[in-house]
Amino acid sequence: MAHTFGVDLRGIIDLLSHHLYSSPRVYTRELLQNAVDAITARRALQPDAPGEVVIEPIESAGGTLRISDTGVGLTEHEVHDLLSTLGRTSKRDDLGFARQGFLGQFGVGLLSAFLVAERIRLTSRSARGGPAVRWTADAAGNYDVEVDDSARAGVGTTIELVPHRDSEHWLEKDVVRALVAEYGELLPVTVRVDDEVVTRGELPWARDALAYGERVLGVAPFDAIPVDVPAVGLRGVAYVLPGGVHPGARQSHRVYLKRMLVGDAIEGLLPEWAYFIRCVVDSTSLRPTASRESLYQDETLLAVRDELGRQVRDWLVRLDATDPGRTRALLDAHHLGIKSLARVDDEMLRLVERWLPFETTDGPQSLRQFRRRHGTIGYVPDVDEFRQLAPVAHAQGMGLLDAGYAYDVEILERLVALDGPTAARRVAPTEVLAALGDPEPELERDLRARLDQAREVLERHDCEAVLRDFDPGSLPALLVTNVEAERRRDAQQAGEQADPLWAELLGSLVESSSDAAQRLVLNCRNPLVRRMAQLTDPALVELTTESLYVHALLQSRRPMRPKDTAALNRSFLELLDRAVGEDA
Ligand SMILES: Nc1ncnc2c1ncn2[C@@H]1O[C@H](COP(=O)(O)OP(=O)(O)OP(=O)(O)O)[C@@H](O)[C@H]1O
Repeated sequence: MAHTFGVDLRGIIDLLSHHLYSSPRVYTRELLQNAVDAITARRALQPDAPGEVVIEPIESAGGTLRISDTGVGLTEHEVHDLLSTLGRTSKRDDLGFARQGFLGQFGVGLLSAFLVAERIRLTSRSARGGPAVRWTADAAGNYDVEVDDSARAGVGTTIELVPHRDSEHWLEKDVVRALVAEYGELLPVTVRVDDEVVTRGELPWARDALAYGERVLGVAPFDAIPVDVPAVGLRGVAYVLPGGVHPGARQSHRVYLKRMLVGDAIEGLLPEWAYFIRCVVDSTSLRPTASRESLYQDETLLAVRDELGRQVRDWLVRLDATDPGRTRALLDAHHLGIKSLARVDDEMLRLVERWLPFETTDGPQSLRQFRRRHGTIGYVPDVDEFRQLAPVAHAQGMGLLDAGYAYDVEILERLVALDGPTAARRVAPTEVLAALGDPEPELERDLRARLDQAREVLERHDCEAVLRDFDPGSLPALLVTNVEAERRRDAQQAGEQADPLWAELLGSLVESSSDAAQRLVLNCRNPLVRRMAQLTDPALVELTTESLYVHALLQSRRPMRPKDTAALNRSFLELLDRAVGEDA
């Protein structure tokens, strides 16, 4: 024998209030939505019918809230069928698809009134004829239907909420007015709270998009880009934020569906790179989730995201063509998002190439300027390494560009893919070192002898000393990571696990040069280094070597490990001690 499910209404209300809706405040939205939908339905039957919603909040303790509409109303049969069956709705067609033009679709919204009310009373007269009806329901799931033609005269519906004792504040005027304005300000029917009209009739961004943007963002936007996606009836504005937004900040857009607010922190409407854009849009056919507090993530939303991204990008290209000053200002504020886009979008790449300043040995330069000057962009993919090498490279007349920030290398690689291998190339520190001159043989011999005495210090810091002669002479030493040694170490590790033939091959590579992790390149042009060649006291040689190492390490801006800090303290204090001792 077939049975029908029973429903425990209290359980469902608990589910709605704790798991579906984020706050009881949504009851205003759901009731407004039903009233607007009822007016839409009535206008389909009677195009000239009046369309107005009036909300009368609680006036004093023990009072009720009433919301009345001039909508299509309900017959007695509809009251039984639609109001008293969970999930039943008049807003879907026979195949179960949401009907165009209606806000509601799930058949649960009215229950949200139980988030704040212990009893709901509804009186209605249908535009289709028949007597007026009265329906009363409580949160326990009991309801009553009464045909009473004197209950109301005009076509439409009034819903009255009798609040829970602890929910009265949700029904009071100040709260109700604020909520109705927030959700329903843009609705296409007149909505009043008592005598005050809350709706505006026009889209507020249509008249002065920048002023509206400043109001909703709390800061004057850099620009307002009109956006339009006809396939989903979407119109609105994409605001370019003026700066100071973190790329990791959550995107949050203000979204209206059929002019009812879904939320002002809606995510996923734009591609991630557009983190500096905030949209305010209204759409007729994007889908809300059941809570109506976010958008349903589907193919349509993905397509809208791509399209909005495209419209923002086109605006960027136009800006680039018409207003270089503002393009530069924009890049200043949002270079990360634009750089991220430039990796995959050639026009953005050209924009970055033309306008974005990079750190270079010639000062801040755009890729294009730097390329014009040096032919090929020689770049170092690490900020610290760049800062170490830059003064040396500059003194030798060698151009270097700092490509150590997010997306830099990918952008340069993309440039090579488009313009050929001469566009840019990575420069290894050894290449800069190879360009440096050899020291005078006599000086080299003397210094080698001194450095032999300091072998222990160098080993302690996993360091190999290299002697060169270069500008600027004021720089005594340079510390560079021994990239080849790192590679060899990897090869050695691989060799330990590889088959014998392969291990032998790798082994021959490993043996070929020093394995120290770092190179301390001493500048034989520097007076201090030159004087070091003459030292006779081995302890002073050690102290000088360690001090030069620590100084070079500080210059390289690499993080100090505990043993580095210990070396810094030791060398500084010993030098001080010697200096004071000499004077005393
Ligand atoms: N003010 C009203 N005037 C006329 N009919 C109404 C009114 N309020 C509710 N109804 C009827 O009750 C039905 C159920 O309403 P309910 O709010 O629970 O769901 P819904 O609006 O259909 O969908 P959703 O859950 O998405 O809001 C509606 O489909 C509508 O037919």
